[in-house]
Amino acid sequence: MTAGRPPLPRLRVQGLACGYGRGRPDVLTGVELDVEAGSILALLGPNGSGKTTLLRTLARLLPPRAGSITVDGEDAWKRGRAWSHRRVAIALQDEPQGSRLTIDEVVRLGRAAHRGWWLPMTDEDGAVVERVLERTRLAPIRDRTVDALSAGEWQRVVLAQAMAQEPRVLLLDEPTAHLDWHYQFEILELVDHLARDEGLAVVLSLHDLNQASTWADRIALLAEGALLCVGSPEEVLTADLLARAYRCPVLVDRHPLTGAPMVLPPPRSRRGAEETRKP
Ligand SMILES: Nc1ncnc2c1ncn2[C@@H]1O[C@H](COP(=O)(O)OP(=O)(O)OP(=O)(O)O)[C@@H](O)[C@H]1O
Repeated sequence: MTAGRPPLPRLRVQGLACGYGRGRPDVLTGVELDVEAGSILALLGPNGSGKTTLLRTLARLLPPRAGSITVDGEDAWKRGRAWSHRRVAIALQDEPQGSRLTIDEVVRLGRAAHRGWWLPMTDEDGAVVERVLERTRLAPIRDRTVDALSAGEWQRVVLAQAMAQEPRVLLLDEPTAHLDWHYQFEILELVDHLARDEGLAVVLSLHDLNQASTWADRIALLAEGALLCVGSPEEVLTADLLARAYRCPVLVDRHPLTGAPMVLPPPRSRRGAEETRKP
């Protein structure tokens, strides 16, 4: 009988260890995470704490050293790569590195997850690509080659390609890096819509603690080779936990309209202020 049993989370990570190369220490161990359909989990942590490594492992780009990753209850590493690509999409920070492909072509590559590399695009594939280009505001510049884009434009292209995969789990590595204030808001609003209205489970790494507070349902704080804490923004964004993870003092206040935690830098030290004033 399954009656009364809670539904499986869309993404479940149990006892995961990840890292690079034989003989090298694990980057992360003992990672336990559940991400529900329709929700956003933010990964926070200092430089080098393993956010990208975890995202790569979840996307099946890096084999786990221990533990399991399941999508809707099925082990992503026991199923084939194609099975995984139809369910899990990742938008990484990697540069286009001189590619002469156009934006349109790069976004179309996202459809290969569904039809294979060798089959022509169907009308349905074309319709998905059109929709994604419109939603990421890339349609007017779709014929530009990706080697001549600003960092912010490229950021939107990698998100568009991941959206074209029509995944159930969307993994985003620092999706707001390089974006101006307007596009940061626009991208996070779009990601929010993909989670709330289309039921995707979203995992995204961020450096902006206040963006995590505003947009994430849950936050996983990484430090010292493990998850320091996983919970709601209120549970994770505390002065003690943040000071321990980032090894510097922070102030935590409340957003005047929403009451969500807002993280502020502490006042400049007197010595620092005096040095700044020196001629
Ligand atoms: N390809 C690689 N080969 C070997 N080690 C790597 C590789 N990529 C990252 N690392 C190491 O793994 C650790 C975690 O790096 P990772 O990029 O996952 O951290 P991060 O939290 O995403 O950092 P940042 O905030 O700076 O982007 C670091 O010590 C890094 O040097």
